[in-house]
Amino acid sequence: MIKLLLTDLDGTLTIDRGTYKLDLEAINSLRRAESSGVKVALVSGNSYPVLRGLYNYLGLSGGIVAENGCLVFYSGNSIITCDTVPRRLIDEFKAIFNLKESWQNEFRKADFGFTPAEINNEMIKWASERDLVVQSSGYALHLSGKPGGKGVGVRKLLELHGIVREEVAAIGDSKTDIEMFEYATIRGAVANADPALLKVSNVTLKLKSGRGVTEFIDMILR
Ligand SMILES: O=C(O)COP(=O)(O)O
Ligand SMILES: [Mg+2]
Repeated sequence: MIKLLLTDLDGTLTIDRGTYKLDLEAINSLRRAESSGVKVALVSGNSYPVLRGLYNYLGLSGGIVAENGCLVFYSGNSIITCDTVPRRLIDEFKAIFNLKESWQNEFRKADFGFTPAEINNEMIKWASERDLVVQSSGYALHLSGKPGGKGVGVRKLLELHGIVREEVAAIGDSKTDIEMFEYATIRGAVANADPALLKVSNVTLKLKSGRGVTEFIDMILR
């Protein structure tokens, strides 16, 4: 029986990929899941303050995995799950690859965002030579300390809940959600998701982004 729904934010709870506008029907569906006893957790590359505000006002109770897996919040406690990145390496990464820092970086502890979001082998090589991890969600580049990635945060969140992957469902839209899917038994990629995520989903959704969330929750609550 599903006790926890893990949902990504950008491109999943929004009306489409590439817009910040939330799909209000999807928000209602999250509320329906919570009132049916399925706790909802936000799992996103966004910073903790952004996600905590949304979490509180949406009335969710399943916890938060912020900073692309590097910060976990659940029942009053927050845990950093990745090594941090020294400011001099953040500046070096930005300068060498001619990137713009996310405005959220001042609120981040271990994972830092940059645009444009395109990732290349030079970046991956540069990061690994410095014991760092770089990933792209398609919306932003994420530079973090080891281990990095949504998987480490989701694993910690399930531990805090005391549940196993058979009790977990997950929905997302990007490559960075692949690691989240490893900890869920029902895995829905929204119809407009990155092909790499569609490949590892086990539920085919017909609808895109937020409409796909409603389709997924209707299925889980049936
Ligand atoms: O912050 C990002 O890179 C995208 O955020 P997401 O993980 O909610 O899609
Ligand atoms: Mg996303």
